[in-house]
Amino acid sequence: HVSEARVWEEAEEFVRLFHRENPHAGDPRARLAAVRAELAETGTYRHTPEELVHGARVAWRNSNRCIGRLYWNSLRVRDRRGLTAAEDIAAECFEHLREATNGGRVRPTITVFAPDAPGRPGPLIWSEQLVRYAGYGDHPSVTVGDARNRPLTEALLGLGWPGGPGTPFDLLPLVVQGVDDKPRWFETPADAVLEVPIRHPDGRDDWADWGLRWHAVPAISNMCLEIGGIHYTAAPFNGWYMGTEIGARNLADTDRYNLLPAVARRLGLDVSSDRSLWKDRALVELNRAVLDSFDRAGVTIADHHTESRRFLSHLEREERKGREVGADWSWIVPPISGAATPVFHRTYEDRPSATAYVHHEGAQE
Ligand code: HEM
Ligand SMILES: N=C(Nc1cccc(CNC[C@@H]2CCCN2)c1)c1cccs1
Repeated sequence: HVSEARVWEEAEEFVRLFHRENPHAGDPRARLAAVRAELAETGTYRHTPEELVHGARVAWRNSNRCIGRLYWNSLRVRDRRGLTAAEDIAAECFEHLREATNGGRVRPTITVFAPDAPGRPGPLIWSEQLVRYAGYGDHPSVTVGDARNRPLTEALLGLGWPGGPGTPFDLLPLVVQGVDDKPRWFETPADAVLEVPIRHPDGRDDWADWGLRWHAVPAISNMCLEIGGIHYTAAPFNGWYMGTEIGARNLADTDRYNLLPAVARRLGLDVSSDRSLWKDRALVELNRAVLDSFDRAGVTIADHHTESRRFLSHLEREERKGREVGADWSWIVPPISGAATPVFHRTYEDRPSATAYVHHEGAQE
C-alpha cells in the first residue's frame, strides 16, 4: 500500500527523468502540475503512452539481476491498460507469446495490463511464467515433470483442471485473477508455444529417444512493474533465454529435472566419485546440447560468454551517458564457468530504483 505523498514523490522523479531523457517532450512543469492535480483529485494518475513505453524500458535498465540489459531501449511495449477481465488478459498473453516468438527470432516484449488503483487492486497472473511445465507427484523426491511447478500444478488441479497426459513436459494452463474476480485457468493454445527438442550436438548416442525439450520463450508473468509510483500488477515480459538457464539450472538442478546423473551415464562417465568431475563434464555437454538444439531450430538463444560481453558493453555505454548501472553479482555471474566470463572479475553496486520490476510482496522468491 503506497501513501499519496509517496506516489507524488515517485511521480515527480519519474516525470523529470522522462523529460530529461526525451528532450522533445519539452518543459516538465506543465505535466508535473497536471499529474499533481490528477493525484489530488483521484488518488492516482495515468501515464501517457510515451511515458509508459519509456517507464517499462527504464525499469528493465534498472533490473540489477539482469545480464541482458544492453538492448533495454528497444523493448516492445504492448499497451493493454484497458483490460481487467481474466479472459481478455489470458487472450492477450497468448497473443504476446505469438508476437514475441516471431517464428524463432525472439523479440523482447512486454504487455501492460490495468494498474492498481485506489479501492481497485490490479489483476494478477498467478503463473510465474506464461509457459510452464507441470510437476506431478506428492513426494518431494518423486516428481514427474518440473518440481518447481508442483505448487502451481496442485493449485490448478484444485481449480478443476483435469491434468495433462502425465509426460515430464505437460504444458500448464495460465492462471489469471482478473480485477475483483476469482483465479481462473486457460489452456495455452498450441500455436502460441514454440518448443525446441534437445538432442546431443554430436548426435553420438542419440538423445532423441530421451524426449528432452524446452520452450523457446521465457516470459515472466508474476512480477509487478512499478513506474513513478504506479503499480502495474500484471505486466508479463519476455526476452530470449541464455543457454545456462536451461542447461545449468532448469534441466540440472536436483529440485528441477535433475538430469546430470543420466547425462553422465549416457556419456559413459565415472559417477562413483566427485573427483572425476563427472558433474562438470555433464554440465558442459548438456549446455552444448541446449545451444546447438536452439541454433538448429532457428530460435534465438544467448551463450553466457556473449551475454557477459554484451553486459560489459552496456556498462561502458551507460558510463559514457553519465548513468550508474546497479547489478547483483550473484545473479549476473553465470551458473557455470563463472571466472571464465568477464562479469566475474569485478564488483557492482546493487542499488534499488523506484521504477523497476519487483516481486509482489509475500511472493515465494
Ligand atoms: C533480451 C534478452 C534477455 C536476457 C538474455 C536476459 C537474461 C537474464 C537472466 C539470465 C536473468 C537471471 C534469471 C535467473 O537466473 O533465473 C535475468 C533476470 C532478470 N531480467 Fe533479464 N534478460 C533479458 C531480457 C529482459 C527483459 C526484456 C526484461 C524486462 C523488460 C528483463 C528483466 C529481468 C528481471 C526483472 C530479472 C530479475 C528477475 C528476478 O528478480 O527474479 N530481462 N535476465
Ligand atoms: N531470460 C530470461 N530469464 C529469466 C529472467 C528473469 C527471471 C527468470 C526466472 N528466475 C527464477 C529461476 C528459478 C530459480 C532461479 N531462477 C528467468 C528472461 C525472462 C523474461 C525476460 S528475459
